[in-house]
Amino acid sequence: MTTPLRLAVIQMNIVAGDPEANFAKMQTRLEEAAALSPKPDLIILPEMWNTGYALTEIQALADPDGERTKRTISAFCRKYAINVLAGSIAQLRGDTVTNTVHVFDRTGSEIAEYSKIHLFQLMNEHLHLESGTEPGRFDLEGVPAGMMICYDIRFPELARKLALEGARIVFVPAEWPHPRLHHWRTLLQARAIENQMYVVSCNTVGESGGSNFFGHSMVIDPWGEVIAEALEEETILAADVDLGLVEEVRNRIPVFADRRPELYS
Ligand SMILES: O=C(O)CCC(=O)C(=O)O
Repeated sequence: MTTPLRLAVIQMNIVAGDPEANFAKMQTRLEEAAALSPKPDLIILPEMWNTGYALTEIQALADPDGERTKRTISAFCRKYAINVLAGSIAQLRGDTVTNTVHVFDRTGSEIAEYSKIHLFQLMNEHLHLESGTEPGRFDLEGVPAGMMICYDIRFPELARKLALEGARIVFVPAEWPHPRLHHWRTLLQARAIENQMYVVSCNTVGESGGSNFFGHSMVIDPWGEVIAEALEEETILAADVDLGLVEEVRNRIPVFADRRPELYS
């Protein structure tokens, strides 16, 4: 067994349209996570935690160039020597807004950024946000990792691309509402099983902007077992992941060696 990584998933309610309230809560939750024993190696935040789905006002609410987020999270990482995958934020870039994850290492340096590729038309994201153009990858203390945001998990091609490029663990910040809990659980487990990798999701919970979010943040191992799952309330979900299990599962059923990509397109 390799040294496990301790994760802390912050499942929180988001006040749509109120970045001040959300920054305050996020900082309290980060402090609570840092005080856990054992201390987490990585903390994960949910999707659009700064603004929620206040899409009609998003230009005014979004964080210009992500500066406030970067300053705040980077200082936290430095203070506690913890990595943070800062969920996603609404980020103002010139006159467009993206739904963007920033990842910081234990020294507070930003090591990766990913903007949601698949915008969710059912919640009008495509009318207010600009989609990303690059898959999200980073190196988590020597472990190749990937990111997808919420609706992205409906696109198995993206998860497979991340896995083929080496990802052993994929993080999924989300704001996934009722009534599609069975889609959420099934899709997350499927992405883990078919790619034989860890999938770690961080969902919002409670009412926000007229939608009801069910939480159920999950940590799923490469065999598809749910090793931790939150209920429908605010919480910090802690779990240890043993990345060595990825190799073990991939050796047990050699899915990657058995692929026939020449027949798929
Ligand atoms: O795909 C779904 O059912 C939910 C997706 C979603 O809420 C989002 O991407 O924000």
